Amino acid sequence: MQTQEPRIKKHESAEAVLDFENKRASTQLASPLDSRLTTMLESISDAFYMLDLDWRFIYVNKKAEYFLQRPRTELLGKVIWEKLEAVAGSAFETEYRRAVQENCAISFEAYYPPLGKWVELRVSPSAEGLAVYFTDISQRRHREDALRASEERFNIVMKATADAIWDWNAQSNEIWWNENIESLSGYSRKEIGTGTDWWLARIHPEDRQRVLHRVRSTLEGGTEHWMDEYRFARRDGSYAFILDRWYVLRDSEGNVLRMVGSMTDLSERRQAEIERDRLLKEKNLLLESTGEGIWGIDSQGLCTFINRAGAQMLGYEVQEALGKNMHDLVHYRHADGSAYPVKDCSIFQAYHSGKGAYEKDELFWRKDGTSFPVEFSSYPILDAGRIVGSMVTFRDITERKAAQSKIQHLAFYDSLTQLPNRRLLMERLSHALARSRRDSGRGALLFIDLDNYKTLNDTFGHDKGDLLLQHVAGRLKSCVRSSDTVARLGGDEFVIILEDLSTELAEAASHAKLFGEKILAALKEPYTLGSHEYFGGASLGIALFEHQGESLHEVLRRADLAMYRAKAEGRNTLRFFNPEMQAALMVKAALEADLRRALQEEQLVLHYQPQVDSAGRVTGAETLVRWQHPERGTISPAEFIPVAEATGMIRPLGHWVLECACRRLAMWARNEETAHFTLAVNVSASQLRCPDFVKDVLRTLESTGANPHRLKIELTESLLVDDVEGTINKMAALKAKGVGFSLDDFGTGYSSLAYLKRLPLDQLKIDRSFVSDALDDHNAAVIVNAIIMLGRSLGLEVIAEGVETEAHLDFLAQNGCQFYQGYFFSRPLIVEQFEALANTKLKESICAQSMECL
Ligand SMILES: Nc1nc2c(ncn2[C@@H]2O[C@@H]3COP(=O)(O)O[C@H]4[C@@H](O)[C@H](n5cnc6c(=O)[nH]c(N)nc65)O[C@@H]4COP(=O)(O)O[C@H]3[C@H]2O)c(=O)[nH]1
Repeated sequence: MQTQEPRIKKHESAEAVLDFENKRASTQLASPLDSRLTTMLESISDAFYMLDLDWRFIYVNKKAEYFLQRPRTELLGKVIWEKLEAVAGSAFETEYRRAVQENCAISFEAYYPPLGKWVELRVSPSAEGLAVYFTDISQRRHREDALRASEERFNIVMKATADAIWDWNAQSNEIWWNENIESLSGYSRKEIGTGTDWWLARIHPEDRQRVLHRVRSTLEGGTEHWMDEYRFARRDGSYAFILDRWYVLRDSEGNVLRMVGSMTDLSERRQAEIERDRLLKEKNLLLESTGEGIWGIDSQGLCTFINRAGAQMLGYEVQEALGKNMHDLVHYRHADGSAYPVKDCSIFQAYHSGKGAYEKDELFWRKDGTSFPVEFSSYPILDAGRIVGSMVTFRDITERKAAQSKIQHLAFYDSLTQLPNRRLLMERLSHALARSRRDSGRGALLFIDLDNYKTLNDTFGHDKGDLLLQHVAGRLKSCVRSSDTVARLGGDEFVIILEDLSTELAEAASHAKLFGEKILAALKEPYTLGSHEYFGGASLGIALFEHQGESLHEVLRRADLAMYRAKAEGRNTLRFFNPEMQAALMVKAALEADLRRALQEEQLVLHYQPQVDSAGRVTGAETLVRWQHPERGTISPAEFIPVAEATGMIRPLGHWVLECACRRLAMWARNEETAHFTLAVNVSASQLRCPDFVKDVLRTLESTGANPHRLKIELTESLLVDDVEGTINKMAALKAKGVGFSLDDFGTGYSSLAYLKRLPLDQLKIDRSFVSDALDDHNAAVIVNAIIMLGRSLGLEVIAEGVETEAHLDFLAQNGCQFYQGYFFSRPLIVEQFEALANTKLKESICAQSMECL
């Protein structure tokens, strides 16, 4: 760097300056005496001039002419300040004047602008004036500036770099370190010293030999540059990852003078690399270990990665898929074969909208052209906020779909016959009704119930029963069009929906009838059930769609009603629903509503029908409920009990009856004349099925104080069909407390003797149909006799109901029957009448004569 400021050195001794004082050279320069001096001054490499005391040039040598860029002729005799403007007023003038004032030689360096050079001046005052020597020192100054600049640069680099710089001197075998080695290693430079051992000892043992080998081969091999990475121990015991780059300096003969290097701490970068490698490994592990397919696409839709599972599912090798347009490869077609344009593809949309997309059921196409259902999600891939592609994860849902359709099948189809079940039937019926209303086309609902199915089940077992249902399902399906629905409602009930029979009612009815007859004929054909040949039949009810806004439940109920009519009117026949049935239906519905009110408003009363023994004594009564309807008068239980059973009202009703009976027993117990009376209470199947039945009976007995031994529960045989074990358990629990049981309507059901033996019964009750027929029908007489014998052999009482005449009584008595009930003795009575009758009548009354003959 150049400076305009002179650098001044004072020469107290004048040896370095020619002694002009002594020689008075200035005055004599022009004289020939000093020609030798002049010659010398002319030949020296320094520029020289002399000034007199008035600052006029008195001598100028050749070199000075060049420097001052003036011929001496122009200068001699002229005042320096006037001739050399660059000198006047400058540092030169200042120093010249000072030298003269202080009378001492001064040496200084100054920049001389006209020449653009640095000069070193030595000025020496004398009595005659001032001698001035000056030399061009520009080159030296430049070298010095360059060196200074280089040093500054070096210092700056040293400061700027985080690297630890080292310089090994081959001669002294010493290392110089810059200060960064302290932060890199954690050691102070004092601790580090200048030896090479410290550095070598810090290199990780696993890296040390390799590094040494490299260093040696660099030194010996003549290469100048080398680099290596190694682990370098820090003071705290951890290792820094170092990149060491070194440079070898040699002399002209190739001998190593020194080696300079820089150690860059790569720890953070290496740590980041290690972390990145770890993440990469984890990512790969994740991609490869998952069962899901995963692929990524770039902004062109080209595959940038795909995991093995994904490629496998699609039937490709990973390499095959990479770089391919994934939509074109696997997502190009819909299930129906039509093209799937990429613009509709949600993966493509996810890329464009930047939002994730999810499809729960689409198709991907394999390499071999087959397809499979998939569920997939697509997410945009962002790079610095910019969408650069999207990632797709997908899974094959073939199995899930199969399971779903299986569940659906189970939910909507009957597992035994594979026919639609009630739920699907209702759905189809609702659609059929809507269609029929819309198109004015008439359809029909056929309700089919197999005849004697329970008998078959009881006789041949449930497996044969199931087989029959499967045969029936097959026959029904073979009779209908594919557009018609055949469903199994449950048990032995089947339903068929016939659509589009005709727009005309009469024609639709005629078609339905023909169709119904065809069904009945098909079902009448013999069945082969294992080794048995079975002849069955069915009752069939038909309800036409009336277009009067009827609900599906109503249509179903109508067909059901018609089927019951068919069953009642001879079985193996068909009946259409008609308005009378409708009226009956409405009466039933009204009854249902009324019965609810009857329970609340205490319109029910209990009647008592006496039961007598063979001696004509009243032993007790059967309680029979009556409904005193405010408008319709007394309604028979035969009419409202089925309604109560169908609607669940039988439970509160049954409880009411039981409580009345128990209260009556408790009252009778207080009177000697009535204390021995028993009361038989009818209990229906749905009452007994109630889990709280036993608890309810016991609680009622306890709350009323009735003697359990005086209570007799009448069950019907049909009750046993459903749940024999459950019934037996409940009976046993009550029996243990003393409650008695009578089996009602015996002979009409299908009880097997095996069950009968296991039931904790006290009494069999001969159904009144046998009693009334016994006198005219030999079979009925045989049955009555058999029941009495059976009862005896099982140790049970036998009571006959429906004893209407003396002849009945005679017949029963002759066959050994012990107890009776019937109009012959008394109709069911209100309690006061019963009590009056029980106390008086049977001792001397109408049956007295009859009794005589017993
Ligand atoms: N033809 C004829 N009939 C006779 C004769 N003696 C009695 N009866 C009638 O036969 C039925 C006998 O009752 P059931 O078989 O238990 O049949 C009963 C019973 O199953 C049911 N029932 C009556 N009360 C109740 C009750 O409180 N609870 C339950 N669950 N059912 C009841 O209603 C059915 C009908 O009861 P009811 O109409 O009272 O009809 C009674 C009775 O009035 C006779 O000599 N000739």
